[in-house]
Amino acid sequence: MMTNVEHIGIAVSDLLGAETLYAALLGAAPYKREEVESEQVLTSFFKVNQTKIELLQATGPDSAIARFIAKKGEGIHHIAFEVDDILAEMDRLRNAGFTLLNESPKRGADNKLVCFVHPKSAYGVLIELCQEIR
Ligand SMILES: CC[C@@H](C(=O)O)C(=O)SCCNC(=O)CCNC(=O)[C@H](O)C(C)(C)COP(=O)(O)OP(=O)(O)OC[C@H]1O[C@@H](n2cnc3c(N)ncnc32)[C@H](O)[C@@H]1OP(=O)(O)O
Ligand SMILES: [Co+2]
Repeated sequence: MMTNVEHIGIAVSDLLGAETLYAALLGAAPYKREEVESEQVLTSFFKVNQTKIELLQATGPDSAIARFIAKKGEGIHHIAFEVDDILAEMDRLRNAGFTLLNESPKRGADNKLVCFVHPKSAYGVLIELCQEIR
């Protein structure tokens, strides 16, 4: 079951500049900065009640964020839904005809297991499922 919008991922070229702007917008500092080497990204997280804003800057040219910015420019990159059982949700979505980008969950940022759904199977929106690692 999906329980809430866990975060909105925003692709940026200049993480420090984006952090300053989002801190001014939200009236709060980021609570965490984390590099995820497997995704070639540097992230910065803000809390807005139960939902987070995840700023993402590429750390390498093969990063999905670098490719996205090269094609579409900076902006909203994905919507992440919190799930209580990621394996069950992956099965449910596969059976419903969605194209999953991961065979099995992988380690994401902020202590989460994640899996992505291809934007071509979700009206042009990249969807992330994430489950807290307990
Ligand atoms: C920090 C860890 C984690 C977390 O814990 O929160 C993250 O959020 S990591 C975020 C970065 N990682 C990912 O995005 C992994 C999943 N993404 C992918 O596997 C790929 O990016 C992709 C979605 C499969 C696309 O890759 P690829 O096919 O190599 O790139 P193209 O540039 O050729 O794109 C093909 C096609 O898809 C469109 N596209 C790409 N990204 C997005 C997007 N985010 N939203 C909407 N559409 C997207 C792209 O424009 C191309 O469309 P066409 O040009 O019409 O063919
Ligand atoms: Co994300």
